[in-house]
This record gives sequence, structure tokens and C-alpha cells, in this order.
Amino acid sequence: MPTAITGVILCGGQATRMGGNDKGLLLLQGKPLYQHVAERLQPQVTHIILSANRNLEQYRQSYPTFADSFTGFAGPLAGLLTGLQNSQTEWAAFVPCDVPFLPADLIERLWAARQDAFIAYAHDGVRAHPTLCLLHRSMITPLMQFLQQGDRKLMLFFEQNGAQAVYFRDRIQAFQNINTPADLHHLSLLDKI
Ligand SMILES: Nc1nc2c(ncn2[C@@H]2O[C@H](COP(=O)(O)OP(=O)(O)OP(=O)(O)O)[C@@H](O)[C@H]2O)c(=O)[nH]1
Repeated sequence: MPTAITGVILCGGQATRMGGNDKGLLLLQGKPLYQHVAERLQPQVTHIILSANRNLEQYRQSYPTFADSFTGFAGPLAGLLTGLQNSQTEWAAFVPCDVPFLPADLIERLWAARQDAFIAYAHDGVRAHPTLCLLHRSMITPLMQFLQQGDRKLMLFFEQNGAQAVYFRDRIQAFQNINTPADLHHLSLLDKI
């Protein structure tokens, strides 16, 4: 592992499937979703920052929070750019605010399996989870160019930049995410995975 990795929680989406409610602030078992994610991430990184586009003051009560530099809800890639631009370390690890049971060994395994790639992302054996990823600071310029061209597809950017998929076939349950009120209800009935 490098000596320092910034952990970035992506909280900046529009959450249309959740009726527009800010997903990171939704309560799961009485605690905001982003706090569940932060607790899982904290032991794996040097420090945590947040990327958000709404309710910035509320998020800032917990962690340094940055609005997207590329405006207009451009999607998760805009969050990756914001995170890298505000990271004080060469490498940053990204996770979405809606995966409360993310693997406790996520970053260690992404790092170990990344080989020479500047991007490594999680794959559960069935689906890719590109918002759970590790990126090197050298991706700032290509990311800006990609967004300026009007491109928004995360996997396209990753494929064009030699991203390494890292498999977590043993931890498929840990990638359950929350997109809808029904997902929130379902996960609220589970104990920690
Ligand atoms: N910083 C930032 N994060 C984003 C943006 N769009 C999505 N995200 C985050 O990326 C992760 C995956 O987002 P999605 O669930 O696909 O999109 P969403 O906008 O949150 O939700 P839907 O509108 O229902 O698709 C979540 O953690 C979002 O908060 C954005 O424009 N900026």
C-alpha cells in the first residue's frame, strides 16, 4: 500500500430513483447512509473527504466536503475529478454513499491487484462496480478532457485508460446498494453483512 490514500465518498448524485432525496443523508438504522460508508472506509484510508452537490453545510459538519468543479450533475466521473483535485495524496480511493456494507478489505485488495494500472475497480464476478475504485492523480487531465468532450460514461473512461478489474466473488453481498425506497427498506431489515 502507498503510505497515504485519501478516501472520497461520492454523495453528489441527483437520486432520481429515490425521488430526489439526497441519498447520503437518508437514515439507515438511525444513521445517515454516508456515515455507514465512512465507518467502513475509515480504517482503510488515511483520511476522508466528501464530494457533494447539495446540503454542503450538513456534510461539512463531519468531513471536508467539496462541490463538483465540473457543474451540472455530470455524474460519478465529475465526482472522481473533484475528489482527485482535492486529494492531498497521490492516490485516492472512491466509494459511493449508497453501499453501506462495502468490503472491509476493499482498498487493500484493489491496491494489491492493480498491477501497473492507474485505475483499479471492483467487480463482484457478475457486475462491475466502477464507483468503488482507486485512482492515481495522473488521471486528472484525461478526466477533464473526457468530461469537456461531453462524455459521461464511467466504464468507457476506465476502458480507455487501462483500468484493472479486481474481483470480489467471495463478497458479492457487500456490494448491495440503495437506489430506491424499496432498497432502503430491504437493507434496513438486514443485520450488518
Ligand atoms: N460528485 C458527484 N457524485 C455523483 C454524481 N452523480 C452520481 N454521483 C454519485 O455516484 C454514485 C452512483 O450514483 P447513481 O446512483 O448512479 O446516481 P444518482 O444520481 O445518485 O441516482 P439516480 O438519479 O437514481 O441514478 C452515488 O454515490 C452518487 O452520489 C455527480 O454528478 N457528482
